[in-house]
Amino acid sequence: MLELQSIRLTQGEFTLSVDCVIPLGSRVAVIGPSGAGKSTLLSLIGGFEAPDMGRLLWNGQDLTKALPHERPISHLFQDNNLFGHMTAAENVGLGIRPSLRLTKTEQARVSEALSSVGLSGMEARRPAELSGGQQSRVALARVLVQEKPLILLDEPFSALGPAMRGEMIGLAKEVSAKLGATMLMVTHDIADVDRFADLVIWIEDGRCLPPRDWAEMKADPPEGLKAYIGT
Ligand SMILES: Nc1ncnc2c1ncn2[C@@H]1O[C@H](COP(=O)(O)OP(=O)(O)OP(=O)(O)O)[C@@H](O)[C@H]1O
Repeated sequence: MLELQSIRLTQGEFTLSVDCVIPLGSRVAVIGPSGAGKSTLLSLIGGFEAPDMGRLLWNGQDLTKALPHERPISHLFQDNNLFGHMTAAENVGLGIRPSLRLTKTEQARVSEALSSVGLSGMEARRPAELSGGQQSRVALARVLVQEKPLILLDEPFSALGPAMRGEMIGLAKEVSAKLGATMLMVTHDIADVDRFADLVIWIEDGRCLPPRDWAEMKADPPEGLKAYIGT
């Protein structure tokens, strides 16, 4: 499990406060108004921001001071972080070995990952030769080969149309199930939450409520959530 113990992080006028436990293997949507602190929360878990106080534990191991690359974490952002001069297969291969000197078995893992996201036959294409949805698939295939137990998604599919978003969230769920990974996804879209989440973290003005079952939260929403979803 991921434990965020009495964490405070101040940036200028803004303070993020978190005290919560995220169970292993759960899919957690992180929602809240613009500027509430959702991306800051993911940056903190990823190790790109350090808390002023508190501890971050993964299965009991203290990661508070670990560097981003030392954490058992994969990331997926809206811009997909693909390298334009590399093929789809190379972009995925980077997730296994940054030198790209892959063994035959590792090359097979790359092909298998691309095939499992529906990109068989597109291994040699560069990002500019792929649609937005296909680029998201490449990024998801890279998350798959990284085989990390914790995956952070920050509005990963927000540039896509509703049908494609639904499809990509289905694929992200498949990836989490294959890896048995815990996934946290920031989104502004309640339809995404319905499709994706077991649990939901509501953040408002930097205050992060502990994760709650989504059906329960919808039945008894915090005041700010009522206003947010317009009920
Ligand atoms: N480096 C920084 N220095 C000072 N304040 C910052 C810094 N980065 C972010 N902030 C502030 O922290 C708050 C939280 O920002 P954050 O990006 O986490 O919000 P968010 O909930 O992800 O918003 P959005 O939904 O608009 O992406 C905002 O008020 C923002 O202005």
